[in-house]
Amino acid sequence: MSMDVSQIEIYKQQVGKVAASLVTSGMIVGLGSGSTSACVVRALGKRWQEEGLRFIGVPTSVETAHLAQSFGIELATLGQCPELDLDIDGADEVTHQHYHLIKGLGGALLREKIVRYAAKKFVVVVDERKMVDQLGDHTPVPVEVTPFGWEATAKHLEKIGAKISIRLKKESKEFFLTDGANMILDCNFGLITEPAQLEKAINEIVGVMENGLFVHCTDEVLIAGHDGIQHLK
Ligand SMILES: O=C[C@H](O)[C@H](O)[C@H](O)COP(=O)(O)O
Repeated sequence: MSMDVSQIEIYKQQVGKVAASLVTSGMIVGLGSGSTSACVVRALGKRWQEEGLRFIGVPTSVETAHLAQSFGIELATLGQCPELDLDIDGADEVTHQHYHLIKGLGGALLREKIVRYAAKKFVVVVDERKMVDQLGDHTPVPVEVTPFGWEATAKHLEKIGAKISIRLKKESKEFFLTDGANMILDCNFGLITEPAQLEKAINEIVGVMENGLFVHCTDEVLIAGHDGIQHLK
């Protein structure tokens, strides 16, 4: 679905504002990564500064931590706050049924998944371009692998059907490295019919730290689009 860049930006800001309204004082909140999550953090920052909203944020990336800190939002680690009330994060694809996700085009998937599974409730924020019938529609599955022996890990991934593209930094030909200093192999499996099985099969491969399939773990989806905001539960 092609869309004007400025329109997409407006959608992200709209959905960010609605997601930020779900946070109440005293909550412990997972702060996702990526451009849509950044809109949530900015909207939360505004509420922090203008309304005196007070909560504790658990960031899923260094970038998100810096953005939250720029508004003065209080942050904690999972060690300090192991159980979260709510986690709000973006996604690259969301299925209409069951709200299965592909995440990780920004490279934050491992920390995002750890934070998600520490939270009682998971709300996903997207614009309408991200909604699909089946995962794999237009996004590969990002797989975070340890750099040692990544070539062997890649061969195992190919054996289960992946067509691999090694993630490189945009500005150079160097390997992209995650906040945890791991590599990302973007794995195209075509349309994914059994996401739960694939998530498990990928994670059984030695050298794989985590993959970007989030299956049966989304509670609510906020979708910004031409009809306004849809809140699916
Ligand atoms: O690693 C990145 C995250 O999973 C993001 O939440 C995801 O890529 C969506 O990012 P954006 O909101 O920028 O499209």
